[in-house]
Amino acid sequence: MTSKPIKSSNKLLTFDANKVTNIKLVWDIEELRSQDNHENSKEHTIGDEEDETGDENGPVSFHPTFSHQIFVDEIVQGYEPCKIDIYMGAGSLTPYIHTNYTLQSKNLTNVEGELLKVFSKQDPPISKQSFYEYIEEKEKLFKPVGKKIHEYTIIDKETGEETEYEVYFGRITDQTVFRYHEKLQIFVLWYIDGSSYIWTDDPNWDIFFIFEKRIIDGEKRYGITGYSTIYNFYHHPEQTRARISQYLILPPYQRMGHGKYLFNSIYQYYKTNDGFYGPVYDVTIEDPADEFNLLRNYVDLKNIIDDKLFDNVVLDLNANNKLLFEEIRKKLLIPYKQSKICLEIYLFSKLLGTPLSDPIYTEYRITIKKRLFKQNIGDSEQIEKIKQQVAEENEENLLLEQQELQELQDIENEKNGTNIKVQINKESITPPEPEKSKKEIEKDRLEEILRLYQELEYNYLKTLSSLNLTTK
Ligand SMILES: CC(=O)SCCNC(=O)CCNC(=O)[C@H](O)C(C)(C)COP(=O)(O)OP(=O)(O)OC[C@H]1O[C@@H](n2cnc3c(N)ncnc32)[C@H](O)[C@@H]1OP(=O)(O)O
Repeated sequence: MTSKPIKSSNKLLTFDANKVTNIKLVWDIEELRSQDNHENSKEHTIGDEEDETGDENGPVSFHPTFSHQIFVDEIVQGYEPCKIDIYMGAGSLTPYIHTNYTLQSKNLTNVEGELLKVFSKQDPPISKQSFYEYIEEKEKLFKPVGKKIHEYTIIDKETGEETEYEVYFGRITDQTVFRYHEKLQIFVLWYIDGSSYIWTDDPNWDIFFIFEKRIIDGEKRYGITGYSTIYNFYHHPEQTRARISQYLILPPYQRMGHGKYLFNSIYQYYKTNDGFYGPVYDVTIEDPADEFNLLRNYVDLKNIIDDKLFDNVVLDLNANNKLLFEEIRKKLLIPYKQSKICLEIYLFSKLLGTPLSDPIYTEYRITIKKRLFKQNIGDSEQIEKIKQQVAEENEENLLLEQQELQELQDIENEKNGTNIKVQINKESITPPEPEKSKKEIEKDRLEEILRLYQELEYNYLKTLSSLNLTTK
């Protein structure tokens, strides 16, 4: 597919790497043939517009969200047309890079070269000819890695069509899991901001995979839908703390419930199986993205409600719920802090429609704002302190510089009988920001807390709406 450049200068163009990259998951050779026929027929159409829809019988195609770990500033530089199609076997993940950007040149991005750096070294991309020749066989032979732990069916709301999925668990020490993960992990660069490849020499990694199951020519085939990597930490005395590190549902499968199924499969697995250091104490998350928090809140609150664990809770966030949170952790592996968030959301459902002046609602807002203040303003105080320090250092450096220059000038003055005073150009160094008054700082802080609180209520409402808890 060609693409429109986002900026042009001296004929050399810059393209948005996310927009020009098309990732295509191929289930069988027929999809490729269908796509090629479609492309050929387009070439014969006179004056045709760019076909945005593509061929519905061709492989499913989607764009990355992030490319900065592959292309500097998410930009590809070169000339029209810019083609970057990354084909992968839907199950085997056998890759083939289809691009016309392969040159080593100062001005042009060597797309192929940059992509090769992040693809698996053990199973690197193959040529177009090999891909067309072998992909059918590779997909036919591919079997999910690890051990099957769960299966479920999703029904398309519009068509009523049922699709089956299977969840697999594997340890990184299993060589088939290790090798499969090595091919798969390129997706975290494309979809999880700031992610990096995991250190797979470490035996503490577990991986959960979801595969879609299809029957093609009377035989089962599998395609990757999503996956999660989990690190096993030690927890005193002989327990494991399982921490979700990377969590990804591929774009064509998002918002269909797979994130929920994967999460519950992880919980279920660790409830009934030991981790690396013994029974699992709880499941925590490493640096969760906002969307992931929404998924987590949804899953955790649903599980708590389904187990009726909030049935007798009092409408007060300051009540002592230690025993309840301990029970939730033991039954559902949800850590204390997360149970508190779930309680906030649950209590919010009881306060919907309550006037702002209601004392219970007022107390609720104050308690949460205090929490937000502690979590966020503490940090900004640190920033203010650091800023102050830098300003003081700048001031000190300025004085030192002035002294040194004056000493030199004094020698000159003595020689020439002059009396010149050194004047430092203060603008050459960054002047410290004018100090804010106490009142202004207070105002900024309150505004920030208000913004955070509004965002929180908005997100809580989204979760309650997904759980059908917006009507009392
Ligand atoms: C630890 C980490 O790795 S953080 C990084 C997490 N990964 C990413 O951000 C990569 C890209 N995104 C994804 O992989 C997925 O979209 C995920 C993991 C965030 C969510 O998975 P999905 O399969 O899309 O979620 P699923 O369909 O199961 O959603 C269940 C509920 O969670 C909530 N939810 C999930 N995603 C979202 C979202 N983007 N916005 C709002 N609510 C959401 C909703 O309540 C949803 O119910 P609803 O669809 O009935 O309203």
